[in-house]
Amino acid sequence: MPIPEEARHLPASMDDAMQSPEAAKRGTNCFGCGPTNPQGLHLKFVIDAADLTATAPVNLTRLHEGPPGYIHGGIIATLLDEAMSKLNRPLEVLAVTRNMQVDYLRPSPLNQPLTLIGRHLRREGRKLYHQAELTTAEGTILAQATGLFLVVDPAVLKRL
Ligand SMILES: CCCCCCCCCC(=O)SCCNC(=O)CCNC(=O)[C@H](O)C(C)(C)COP(=O)(O)OP(=O)(O)OC[C@H]1O[C@@H](n2cnc3c(N)ncnc32)[C@H](O)[C@@H]1OP(=O)(O)O
Repeated sequence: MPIPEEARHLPASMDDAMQSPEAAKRGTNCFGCGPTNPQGLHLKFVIDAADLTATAPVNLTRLHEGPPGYIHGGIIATLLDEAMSKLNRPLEVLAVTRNMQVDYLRPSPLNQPLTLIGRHLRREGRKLYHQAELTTAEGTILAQATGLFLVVDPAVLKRL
């Protein structure tokens, strides 16, 4: 399966490196956004390259339950991490999470349409500072994170 746009974490300049069948197979297996991962979250992001945001609808079920009726906190962290990682592509970099801090403001309900958004804040050399939020459909913030992502040499992909 070719890698769909919503499952790409790499800058467009690296698309050629993902052409082989093996690379495409691995590129569709991400737990957050990979369409072929049977246990994945199958998030589908829309990237705004002008505003440097990545937005996805979220509606999870009891498979991802923590407190009864609510999303598990580790899954919430995954959602926020994934939203920030999606900024690689509009920023034209290969970067990975080095550090993130999560604030769980309110319980995040299962079986309700929620919105996940990642935003780029600033760049200092290799350091990318991002932010992400999980909100209700009405815009109430349920959880938020700030993240430090570090730009890595594209050669690391060969070692993965
Ligand atoms: C392959 C792409 C696909 C992307 C998929 C995305 C999936 C979703 C996103 C993820 O979850 S990625 C997976 C989780 N992340 C990792 O597994 C990363 C594991 N960590 C590493 O591989 C290395 O730590 C890393 C490549 C990130 C950095 O190692 P380096 O040796 O290149 O950097 P170094 O430790 O020297 O730090 C670089 C700079 O950052 C600074 N720094 C590091 N940690 C910091 C911190 N916590 N706060 C502030 N600054 C920090 C550090 O001081 C230094 O500053 P200076 O350059 O100014 O000296």
